[in-house]
Amino acid sequence: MSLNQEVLDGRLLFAIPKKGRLHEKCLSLLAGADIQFRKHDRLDVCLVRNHHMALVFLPASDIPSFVGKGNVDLGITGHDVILESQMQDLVTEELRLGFGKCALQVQVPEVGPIKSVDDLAGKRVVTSFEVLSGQYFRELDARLQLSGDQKTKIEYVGGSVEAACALGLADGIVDLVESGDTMRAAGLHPIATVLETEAVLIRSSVPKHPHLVSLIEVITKRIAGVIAAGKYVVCQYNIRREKIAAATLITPGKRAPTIAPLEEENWVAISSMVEKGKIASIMDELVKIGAEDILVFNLDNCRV
Ligand SMILES: Nc1ncnc2c1ncn2[C@@H]1O[C@H](COP(=O)(O)OP(=O)(O)OP(=O)(O)O)[C@@H](O)[C@H]1O
Ligand SMILES: O=P(O)(O)OC[C@H]1O[C@H](OP(=O)(O)OP(=O)(O)O)[C@H](O)[C@@H]1O
Repeated sequence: MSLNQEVLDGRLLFAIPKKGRLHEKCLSLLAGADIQFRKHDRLDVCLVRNHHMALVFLPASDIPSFVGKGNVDLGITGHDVILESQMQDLVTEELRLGFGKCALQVQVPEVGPIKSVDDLAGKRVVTSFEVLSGQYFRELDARLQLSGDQKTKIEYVGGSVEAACALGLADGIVDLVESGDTMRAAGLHPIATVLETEAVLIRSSVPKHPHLVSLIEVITKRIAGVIAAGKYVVCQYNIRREKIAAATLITPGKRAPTIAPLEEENWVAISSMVEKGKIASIMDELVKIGAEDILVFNLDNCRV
């Protein structure tokens, strides 16, 4: 069947970054939420088999405006991209997704006369984020009372921003930094952070298709479940009954720990959800109060 408007009619449209840093993570998220599809190489739209839904693969930077204008109902993109495309009033950020984390930073050559943003003010800045950089340097120029030709000059480039200083195009740049490898390889260092960002699930603030609201909720809850499952582990251990109060303080769980008696008198088994990042120190604490047979399980999915 070829794709046309009739086939898509009435389906929930969900925009996914078609390439770049967010693409693979989004595919894992869709798999975790059991959203089944087969994408044809040449097509950026594909039908979802098990929901009345279609996926639309778009550049991350276009997704806020597609969602904001109601052409698609849901989308995943970076928080930075929403602000850069000035769509924050037209889209609602439903969920932070915990990946695509990085910072938009002002960077200058490590070796050189510019040591702070005040030194950079009034000079040439190259970036792919001209809106966010424009706002940032407008405020800086105003604070330093720079006017007319004295103001910072912002120039847009579509990529390879980090090369601009070495090429003599700029005195500083504004670009995304995650590990810092790209920045250091270009001989740059950060002097200010404009914005911290991560991937977010967004929907239109004014939904165009009211009949899809309940499906949007189902999909949002499923994705929230996959994200929560990635943040938590289940910790299970055996401990003497008189230590239950101390153990509950260490592993209080989401609502309360599950406590079951063991066949051995005065011993219980406790299981509890624990934040993944805290599990090592929690296990240390449990050992200190006499916990034994501590087991930790990853979660594939959950609803909390
Ligand atoms: N190094 C990074 N680490 C984490 N997240 C990042 C990184 N770079 C970009 N992102 C996030 O991913 C979004 C899309 O950036 P990316 O550069 O992957 O997209 P793109 O421009 O569509 O792809 P490409 O650069 O391949 O053309 C960014 O707006 C940001 O939210
Ligand atoms: O701090 P790091 O971990 O080095 O990441 C930062 C780099 O990642 C992004 O580019 P990406 O590699 O996605 O390619 P692009 O320049 O083509 O967008 C961003 O534009 C930086 O160049």
